[in-house]
Amino acid sequence: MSDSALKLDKTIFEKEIHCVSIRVPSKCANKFMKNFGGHLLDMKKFKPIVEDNIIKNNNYRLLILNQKYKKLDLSDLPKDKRDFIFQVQQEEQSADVELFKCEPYNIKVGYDSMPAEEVFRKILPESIKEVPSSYEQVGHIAHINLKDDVLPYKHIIGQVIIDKSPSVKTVVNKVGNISTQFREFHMEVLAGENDLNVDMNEHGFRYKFDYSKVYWNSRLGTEHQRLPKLFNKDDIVADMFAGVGPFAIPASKNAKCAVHANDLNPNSYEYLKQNVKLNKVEKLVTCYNMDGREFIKHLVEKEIKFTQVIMNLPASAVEFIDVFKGLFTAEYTPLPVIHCYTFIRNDQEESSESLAKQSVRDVLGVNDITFTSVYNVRNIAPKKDMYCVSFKLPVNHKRKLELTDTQESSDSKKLKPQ
Ligand SMILES: C[S@@+](CC[C@H](N)C(=O)[O-])C[C@H]1O[C@@H](n2cnc3c(N)ncnc32)[C@H](O)[C@@H]1O
Repeated sequence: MSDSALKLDKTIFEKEIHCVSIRVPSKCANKFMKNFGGHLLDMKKFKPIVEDNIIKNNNYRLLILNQKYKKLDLSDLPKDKRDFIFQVQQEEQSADVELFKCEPYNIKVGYDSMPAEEVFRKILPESIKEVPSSYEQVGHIAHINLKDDVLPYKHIIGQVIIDKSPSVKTVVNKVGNISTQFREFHMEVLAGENDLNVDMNEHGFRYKFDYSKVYWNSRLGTEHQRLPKLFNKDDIVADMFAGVGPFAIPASKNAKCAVHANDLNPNSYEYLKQNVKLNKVEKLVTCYNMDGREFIKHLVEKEIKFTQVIMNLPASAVEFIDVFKGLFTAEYTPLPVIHCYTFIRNDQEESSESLAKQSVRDVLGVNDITFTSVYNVRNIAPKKDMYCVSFKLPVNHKRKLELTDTQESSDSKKLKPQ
């Protein structure tokens, strides 16, 4: 049956859970709560100690035992817990016959009190072993990657996610692989509002963008915070693949340093400029819409110095390191620290860290590189991790001084690429 023909019948989730309750004096409720850990009702949205609605008396509370206990004579409850009830009963010395009475307590559960995963298990055929269990949230959008076998149920899955998460207004599914030049997703709206304009907050910074037109990955939130913390106000940062600004904006705002932020995607560039304004860092961040290599050459040609370079295009950033070969003149000190993100697929004996370093050496064609850190950012897939390799360019990559005229005077020395 196709998904659009399927309707979510919420009545199929209704059921009654039969529990056992004990009437205890209100003043002893905390004592029981402390002593009965693990033996009280354990269900989301339901409390184990409630007001007594059977005999409406504020001096009573109903203690609801864990749903695994079913016997009204408490014979399935561990002996030490039964002894504890008896002990409190003795201490209270109450003549009230209602107190310490056990009674059935039935809890009605349904769609609203069930977690999404449980709902999926109930509505998806048993042949589907892996039900959807997680999604990435970007502003009001939940982004899910559905496997082929659940695709016939994609709209219902979307609807359940919206019902279960108040902050989600739209659910999208990734269509195809992320292999576009600008790393944006092709997506299909499964449920909710057909609105992909995000207005969100990450670590106190505000970002606006159209999720279908630019790259954004909420799983990089920690990294967007970690890297800018390495910079200080004397730094000048060149962000080669800046996206909509999640490194550039925190760097300028926190370290108060100047940032040159670039992205080739015209949409990213537009949103980058908007976000720079939105976060009030126009004075520190300059935006560019160029190819990453051209951007670096442009900064050098315009004698715009930079001390830190961010290269977050993990699938191919390492290849872009070639732009630094022979680019700098002898006067360019200190040479910048490069932070290059890369994916390392590791099914070899060699460590991922050394594979990451080697990939940088291979592109630069030299061995004497000073690596300041090789940081494991996150796991992407089995045997595949994302790393941030930070290194200083070796001195022999400085351009050689060349005399442009016959004068030997140091004043007349001009710098030319090798
Ligand atoms: C993985 S995203 C990272 C964006 C941002 N730094 C972040 O963390 O969200 C890579 C970015 O590089 C941009 N890009 C792709 N190829 C590029 C190139 N040749 N030159 C400059 N930017 C490029 C894409 O448009 C995309 O925004």
